[in-house]
Amino acid sequence: MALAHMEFRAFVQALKDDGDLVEINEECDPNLEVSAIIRKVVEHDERAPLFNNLKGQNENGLWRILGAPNSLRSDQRHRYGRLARHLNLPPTSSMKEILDKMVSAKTVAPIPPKIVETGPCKEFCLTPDQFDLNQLPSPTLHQADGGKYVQTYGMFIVRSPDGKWTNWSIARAMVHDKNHLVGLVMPPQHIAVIHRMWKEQGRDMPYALAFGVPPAAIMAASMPLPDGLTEAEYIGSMVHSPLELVKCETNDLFVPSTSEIVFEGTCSVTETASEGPFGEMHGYVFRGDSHSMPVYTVNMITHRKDPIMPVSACGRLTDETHTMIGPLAAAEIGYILKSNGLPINEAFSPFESQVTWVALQVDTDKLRAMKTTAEAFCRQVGDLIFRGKPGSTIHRLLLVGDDIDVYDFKEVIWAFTTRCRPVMDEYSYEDVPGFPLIPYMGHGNGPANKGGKLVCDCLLPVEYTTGKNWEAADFKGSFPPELQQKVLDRWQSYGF
Ligand SMILES: CC1=C(C(=O)O)[C@@H]2CC(C)(C)c3c(C)c(C)cc4c3N2[C@@]12C(=O)NC(=O)N=C2N4C[C@H](O)[C@H](O)[C@H](O)COP(=O)(O)O
Ligand SMILES: [K+]
Repeated sequence: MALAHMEFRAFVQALKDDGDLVEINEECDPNLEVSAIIRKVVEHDERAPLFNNLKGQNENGLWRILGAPNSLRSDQRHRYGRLARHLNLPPTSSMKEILDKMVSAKTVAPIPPKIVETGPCKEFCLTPDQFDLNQLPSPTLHQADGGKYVQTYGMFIVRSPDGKWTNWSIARAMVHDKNHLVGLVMPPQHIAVIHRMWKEQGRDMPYALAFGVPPAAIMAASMPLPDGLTEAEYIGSMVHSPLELVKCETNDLFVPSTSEIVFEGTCSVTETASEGPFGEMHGYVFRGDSHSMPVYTVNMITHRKDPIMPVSACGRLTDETHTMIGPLAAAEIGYILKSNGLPINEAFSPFESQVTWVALQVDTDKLRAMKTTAEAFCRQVGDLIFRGKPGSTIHRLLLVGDDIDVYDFKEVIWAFTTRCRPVMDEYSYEDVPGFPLIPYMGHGNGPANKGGKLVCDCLLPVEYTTGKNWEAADFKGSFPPELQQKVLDRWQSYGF
């Protein structure tokens, strides 16, 4: 069996070997019961549930469901273990190690994928007369959802009409009828950019939707990598070996050969249908919140025997939309700032901000050498990020000093609440694209798609000029190191 980061089924086995899987063999109902269990799992960082027996499963086992594929573990030493297993990293890896791995391929030559003749994803091929998406165990994830969201952790594969750019990304989609989906195709996402290219040519966009892809691939699919970059090559260089792809039956796109399930078809550039509402990444389902979105025709389903459909029952903390969307955007944002010569050490999106913030740790020695002002520096950061696509889901950038660990929210919120004077130390952006899914945007007082962003300067003025002039009033900051060591050594004998 392949390594966990290169084959989904090996990944599920790795979770089992880690004691991070609960196999549920009693029959469960994909209508809400499955999602209710997954929600309880992700709200308590419980082990991932593998549903082996679903109402509506067909005679070839199409399909089982793995819930919470990339959520958190309750054991703090392995908190990001599921993410680490996606990347062939030790389960004790920190978020920094995980995000550093995701940007590690930026400066190495891409490794193109290897095309193979066939693979496990071809074990069964179903034409539209042989399946009904409403009869198969397509899950209803929240009672107020507008449909059965069968697509929450699969990977859309679409290619520019000139064939030069193949984009892999996650975007949700729900069942429209027996062999049609309707999905969120939202600018500035690359799936919307490429969909527009086909629309301008008046041609429907071929797509593939691969479920249960190599875990390293789904991580890159969830990351705002640069326009024009083909994820397959990026992942190849990230894992130091070519991904194996196989050609679709009904179009010229290629899918990972070990995918659990593949939907193939065309996405209409003219026909739309009602999409949503959906329990989204910020934790809300707004009744009646549906929009006209493109219709996908499913011309074929291919799959492995007893295939596993990964499902992200997203909403409130903590699920894949928080462990992936925010942190992966932060990784890209940090990389952009560093490659533009700005003194940024680390970037992370705190879960507690519902991944609407990115905290940036500033190297304040380098900052002082810039002889800049707070306003100039904050504008430089804001202009670079809020006017580009990777920052599209982020509404607050917090600049903090080297003494703050951006991966620890207690540190971030201490700096924000004590060093950033409201209004005076905040630099607003009303003329940039906004993220309509955040409730204060799409259901708020101002324009849904514009503005509402801030750069929050959590650096005190001295950090720009002469450096920190305070000591933290805490164990580490206010006592000589030898006294700290003495107290630690004698802690038991004191009687604690
Ligand atoms: C915003 C999204 C979702 C929502 O909140 O409903 C929805 C929920 C699910 C499917 C669970 C979900 C999961 C589990 C993960 C991990 C990521 C997303 C989503 N879904 C949405 C969606 O429906 N539409 C969307 O535009 N982007 C989404 N992303 C984020 C994108 O994948 C990310 O921005 C990539 O960078 C995009 O790739 P590029 O274009 O940059 O190449
Ligand atoms: K992507």
